[in-house]
Amino acid sequence: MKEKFNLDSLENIKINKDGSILTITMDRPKAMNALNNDTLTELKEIFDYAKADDSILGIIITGNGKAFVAGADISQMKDYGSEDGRKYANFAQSVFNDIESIEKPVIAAINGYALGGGCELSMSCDIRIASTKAVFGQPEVNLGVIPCFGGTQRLSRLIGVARAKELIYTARLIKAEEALNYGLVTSVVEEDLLLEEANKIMNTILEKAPIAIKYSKVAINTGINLDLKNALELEKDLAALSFGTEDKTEGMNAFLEKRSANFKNK
Ligand SMILES: C/C=C/C(=O)SCCNC(=O)CCNC(=O)[C@H](O)C(C)(C)COP(=O)(O)OP(=O)(O)OC[C@H]1O[C@@H](n2cnc3c(N)ncnc32)[C@H](O)[C@@H]1OP(=O)(O)O
Repeated sequence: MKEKFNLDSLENIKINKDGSILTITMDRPKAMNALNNDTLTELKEIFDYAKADDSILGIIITGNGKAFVAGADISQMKDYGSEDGRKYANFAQSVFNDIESIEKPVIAAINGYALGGGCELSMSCDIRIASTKAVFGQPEVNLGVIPCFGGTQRLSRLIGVARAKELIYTARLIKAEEALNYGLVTSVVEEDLLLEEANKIMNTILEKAPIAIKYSKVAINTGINLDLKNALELEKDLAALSFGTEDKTEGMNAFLEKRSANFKNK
């Protein structure tokens, strides 16, 4: 497994920073961008970097070639026993938890196959948009294992238990339009417009008050795992914090003065 990370020596992922948006391209096309340990390590280190760099305000993840990510790396897992499987799941879950909890918006721009760990990677992002070529599924039972990079939990929460069970038990793959119908993705666009659309959505988000976006993310992601009473308490606490920001004063003054707000992230 990779011990060290250097932005200049990524082997399986490409990154590109354009203004305040970091685009991460999964780039291991000979293996359909499958997530071996090295690729997961690179992804973890990129998110550590994105978390620490205040100039990065939004992140887009996409894939090179026919796949977004075709899942965990089957050739690497084939010799794994129970404890190795647990370790692999633990590592992947921790990377995906980091992606889910980063206090910046993350958009998955799904260009092609998003299977197994690839579908799970997309589900750790805030927003999923798909190209017409995208294909989704959790086919792990074909291989004698269960979705374990968060799939049994995040898929059920996103599309409901009934549909999640049908997809996971049958290993059925669905195309972009069905994923849209299920609410797994929020829009479907032609392949050549995918990144443009992802950037357009991200730029719209980045025009808003950044602290309000951050607290909205925390409220939604944390609240969904709480009972309603405690989730509403959390919402109140985060609302109180947002009312205390300079950007709240600016946003409301701008509305009343009929001008655009100039948010300062304060
Ligand atoms: C805990 C477990 C979690 C999981 O995520 S389990 C994995 C879940 N995912 C899958 O089961 C999908 C596996 N892949 C496929 O079914 C197919 O691929 C596709 C439908 C995505 C594409 O099919 P096609 O266009 O015919 O391409 P190709 O020849 O199958 O793949 C090209 C090369 O990519 C390798 N590859 C594809 N997916 C994986 C993978 N998940 N892990 C390791 N390698 C993979 C293949 O073996 C092959 O390689 P070569 O050219 O050397 O024969």
